[in-house]
Amino acid sequence: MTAILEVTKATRRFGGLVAVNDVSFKVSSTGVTAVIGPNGAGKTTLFNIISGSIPPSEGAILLAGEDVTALKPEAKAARGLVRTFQLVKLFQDLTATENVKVGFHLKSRGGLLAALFQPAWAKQAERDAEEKAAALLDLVGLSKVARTSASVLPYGQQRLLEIARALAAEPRILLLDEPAAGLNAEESERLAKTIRRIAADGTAVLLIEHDMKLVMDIADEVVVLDYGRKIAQGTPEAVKKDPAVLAAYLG
Ligand SMILES: Nc1ncnc2c1ncn2[C@@H]1O[C@H](COP(=O)(O)OP(=O)(O)OP(=O)(O)O)[C@@H](O)[C@H]1O
Repeated sequence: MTAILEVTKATRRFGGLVAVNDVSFKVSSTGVTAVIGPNGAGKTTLFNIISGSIPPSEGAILLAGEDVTALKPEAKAARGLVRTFQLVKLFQDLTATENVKVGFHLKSRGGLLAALFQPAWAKQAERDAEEKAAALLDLVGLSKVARTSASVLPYGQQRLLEIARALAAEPRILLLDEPAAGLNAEESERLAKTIRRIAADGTAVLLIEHDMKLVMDIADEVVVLDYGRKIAQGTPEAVKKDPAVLAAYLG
């Protein structure tokens, strides 16, 4: 397996509490990997360490073999590790399309000056961005609301829009923080299809999720945390039968 991401002996302490305790695992550059675990198991802390919002007390994060442990989220995003948040962070006054285009503009050449003076190449870039945004909105099932302001979209659609915007930055690995939280059954179904499609298109996906059904449906590999430690890793089928996992969820 080629690993896009490697977590090596990651530990994070908060005072006397060890929220993440000596956790190591690799994330394949293809497919969907899920991190699960009971409340307080350390999933969010682990995600924050991986994305760079907080540093680990010990251990390392390797992205495509490069040590990125000390990098801030923006620097990690520039190297291809992009995350979404449990609380949506969209530009509420912009339309769905404009929100996705913000994702491209973070990467595109010229920035604000080009946008103001519109040289020929900037106009072409704008047309390309419009087309790519349309394709990404189609992928997450939001074509119909492309011109709608983010603020009036129902919560589930805002979450899907956030994924489209994250994809606009062309990540090598996409981190999704509880993507199904707050979604209705139909939106969850759409989300599952979207995540499978993203992975099939060649972007590795790493997610934390409470919704077991979703995890079992879409994950190729599952990492299980309990009290900060990794207690199991494997296919959904293997993990479901693992005595340590059953004990953690029942106990
Ligand atoms: N900033 C912090 N300061 C102190 N303790 C913290 C901090 N962040 C998390 N913790 C503690 O670390 C442990 C792991 O929390 P974390 O949020 O990572 O777990 P989780 O698996 O994401 O839980 P949940 O499923 O409830 O979101 C918990 O005991 C939590 O109270």
